[in-house]
Amino acid sequence: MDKGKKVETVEKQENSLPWVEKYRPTTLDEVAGHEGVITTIKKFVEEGKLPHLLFHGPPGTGKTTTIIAVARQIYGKNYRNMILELNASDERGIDVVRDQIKTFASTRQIFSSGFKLVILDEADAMTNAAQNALRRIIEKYSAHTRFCILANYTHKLNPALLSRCTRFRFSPLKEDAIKHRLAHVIEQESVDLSPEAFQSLLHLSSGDMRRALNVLQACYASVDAGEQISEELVYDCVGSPRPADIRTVLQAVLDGSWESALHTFSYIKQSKGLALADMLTAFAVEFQKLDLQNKTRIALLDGLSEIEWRLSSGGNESIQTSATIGVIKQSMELEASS
Ligand SMILES: Nc1ncnc2c1ncn2[C@@H]1O[C@H](COP(=O)(O)OP(=O)(O)OP(=O)(O)O)[C@@H](O)[C@H]1O
Repeated sequence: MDKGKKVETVEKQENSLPWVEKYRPTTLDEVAGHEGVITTIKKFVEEGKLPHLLFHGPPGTGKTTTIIAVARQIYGKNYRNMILELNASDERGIDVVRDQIKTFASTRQIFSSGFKLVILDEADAMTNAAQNALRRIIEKYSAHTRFCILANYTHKLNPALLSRCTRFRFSPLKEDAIKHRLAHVIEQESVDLSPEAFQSLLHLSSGDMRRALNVLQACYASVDAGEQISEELVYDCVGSPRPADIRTVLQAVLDGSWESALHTFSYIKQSKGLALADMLTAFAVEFQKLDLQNKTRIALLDGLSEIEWRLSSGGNESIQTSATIGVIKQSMELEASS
């Protein structure tokens, strides 16, 4: 293949990549946020003293990205040969995981005398017995292998396994960190996004960079060339109720009769295709902004949580919609009574 054609093919492949992959940082310096964590990990890498690692925290915060960046820094462009990525919750069981690690750890590398890296994703989904087996595997292969365990929740991990790793928490990313990275992607992809849409995207991502990038790409795909992405479109892509709609429903519940409140509530819910569970979360956010007495807040949150629980246990949507009106009206009566 001539050089021109090769470049063209690579460009085409890059263009068809999801943005989360296209813009996945390749170096530790590019990882947004987590400054303290990254500084410590850099030190380990520079000193050549990488311990077994445990990265934990919510999805889309950079756990996988960071360990792959570490591998790139240690092993260079052939890093793929030196790492083994496994899903620890592999349904075929710990024996399959053990066999893969055994084969990987026992094949010597011609070009490198250092350790190899095993990345175990979703370790928190493993059974206790599998975690115990993993603990023994880590011990057995420690001489030439380092393990990096990735998990969302540490409370599901066995203490004996935890104690063998140096732990790093990947917290939800701060809005500033996401803002910076998104601005870079927006510029690279020439996305036209209104300032309100940008602000809503930051807010709705809740610290999850994967979510932010996926929503941005979905919005970009759904507008015509030259059209600006609006705040409404961002809310639609996320499937979250828009603050204006939530305020309309609240106003109707607070001001109107039961019938008119139910009518407005049901109309907005159906016409915008909203789930009651998402509306409950949005109500709670709106109420947070109001100056209410503590007892009113407690009554509201108690009532909304109860409805949320009923919904998740299979409660009927329309009965729970009316119940929501009841909770809000009753709480406001409580507020007015003193
Ligand atoms: N801190 C970050 N800096 C820059 N990009 C990030 C960061 N965190 C996540 N991303 C982006 O989001 C994508 C997903 O991140 P990653 O796979 O590292 O998440 P994770 O924390 O391992 O999530 P999960 O727990 O779901 O496996 C990456 O490809 C990258 O584009």
